Amino acid sequence: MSGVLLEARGVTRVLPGPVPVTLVADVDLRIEHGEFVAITGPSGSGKSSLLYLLGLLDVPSRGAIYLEGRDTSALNRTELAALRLRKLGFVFQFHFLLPEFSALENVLIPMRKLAAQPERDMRARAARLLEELGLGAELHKKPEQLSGGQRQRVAIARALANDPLLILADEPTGNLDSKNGQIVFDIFQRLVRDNGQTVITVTHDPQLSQQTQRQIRLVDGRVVE
Ligand SMILES: Nc1ncnc2c1ncn2[C@@H]1O[C@H](COP(=O)(O)OP(=O)(O)OP(=O)(O)O)[C@@H](O)[C@H]1O
Repeated sequence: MSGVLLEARGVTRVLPGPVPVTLVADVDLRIEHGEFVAITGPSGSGKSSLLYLLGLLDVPSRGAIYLEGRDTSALNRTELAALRLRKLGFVFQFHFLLPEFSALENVLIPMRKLAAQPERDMRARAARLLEELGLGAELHKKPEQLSGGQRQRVAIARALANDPLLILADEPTGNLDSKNGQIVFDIFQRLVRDNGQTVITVTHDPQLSQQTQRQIRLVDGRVVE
């Protein structure tokens, strides 16, 4: 598939208050289907804020985000949540796995929320996703029994649970050593190349960002290149 998947038009996010704080200012950008894009920039430049806006986790103060050509500013919170569940997958710096559940059960959570297929099929898909990420022997282990790199791969499998069009990652390698960080980026490369999925990742690691197809650089909440 080609064409524009996600578009930001004049997106600005201001935190209101006695002294308003501008997190993101006048951002225009287009992400095509099948792109692997890095958002880079110095600490505090608004990378995470922009990712949250693009991922429909936050709402612009001005401007709009279009997903598959549809203006998302018309949607209410419930509609946005439903859209995220079906179309988007998130990976954060911290894995946010539920500690009392196994790897398999963690991956099942978003599938059960969507409830689009029978339980047996969901379990088979969850197991396959984990196996594809090299976690075939870890299906029934709890997060505390896994290494940091394994936990992050479970978090990626969970992000892929509902076969999202777009994966948004916020410093996904921030808690990993360079070897495991590279493994995460290799997985993203594979999702783009083999599945035609689209990945947007925040990273401040130039070694990793240069492996993407395009870098969007932010300074003070503005795109500078
Ligand atoms: N809720 C908030 N209240 C006040 N300031 C905030 C809030 N959220 C973010 N900021 C500020 O807005 C700016 C942008 O934050 P953001 O986390 O998006 O930057 P970043 O580029 O992701 O930074 P880092 O690389 O350090 O994670 C920073 O200066 C941050 O301190």
